[in-house]
Amino acid sequence: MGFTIAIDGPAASGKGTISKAVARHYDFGHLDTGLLYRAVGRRMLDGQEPVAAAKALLAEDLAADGLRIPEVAQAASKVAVIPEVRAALVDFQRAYARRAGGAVLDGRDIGTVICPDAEAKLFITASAEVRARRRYDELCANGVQTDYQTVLADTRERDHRDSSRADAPLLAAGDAVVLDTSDMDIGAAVSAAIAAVDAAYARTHG
Ligand SMILES: Nc1ncnc2c1ncn2[C@@H]1O[C@H](COP(=O)(O)OP(=O)(O)OP(=O)(O)O)[C@@H](O)[C@H]1O
Ligand SMILES: Nc1ccn([C@@H]2O[C@H](COP(=O)(O)O)[C@@H](O)[C@H]2O)c(=O)n1
Repeated sequence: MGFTIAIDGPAASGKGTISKAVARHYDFGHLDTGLLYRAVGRRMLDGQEPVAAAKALLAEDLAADGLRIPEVAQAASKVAVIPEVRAALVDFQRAYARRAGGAVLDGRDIGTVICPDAEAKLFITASAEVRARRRYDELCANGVQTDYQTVLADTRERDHRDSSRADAPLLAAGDAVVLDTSDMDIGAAVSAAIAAVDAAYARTHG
């Protein structure tokens, strides 16, 4: 039987970093569901209609180059507001969650909408300033020309759009463990996440 770990949180909270480490720890598969929306956002920037792009999305599109740039992140959060885009992406995510051997999915609505019955749920957060600083450092390390205030404004804009949309807004599930990593380094955040999953496993498997 599979075991599903749902990890949600706002932009640059560290949920992707934590999800990869947690999946490695348990030898589970990992799906970064933000890539689905980024791939659709990329296609919208290239002139395609977002609902048609979402319906035509293939697994290999998630490996496309250029999905991590700020323009695509903003486009992703714009297409993510459209209910028909979200609906077109549900089956792929749920099928992945049910894969044999266990799965970690990270996103915005995994614990609330995609996998409400996930055995373990985490909500990773940090202050907008800390998240923007981490993302700014990451972009600089990758050679992207930007400044901290622009990254902070982008982070807040995406937070607002993701939290205020009517369909599947960014929200901690009522039964999620909330981890505020503002004052944690990556090692401490990953350890806290694994401890929370171990506790959930002990609860569900006696
Ligand atoms: N606890 C932490 N301390 C310091 N840096 C961190 C921490 N967690 C993550 N980071 C760094 O912050 C940046 C953003 O992390 P990550 O990509 O995991 O966030 P995310 O929530 O998946 O972002 P997005 O939603 O935009 O995809 C990365 O450069 C990562 O190395
Ligand atoms: N389950 C999800 C995952 C992502 N989104 C939207 O996509 C944008 C990009 O996601 P990242 O995790 O790569 O930052 C994000 O801002 C959301 O608008 C979503 O709606 N649901």
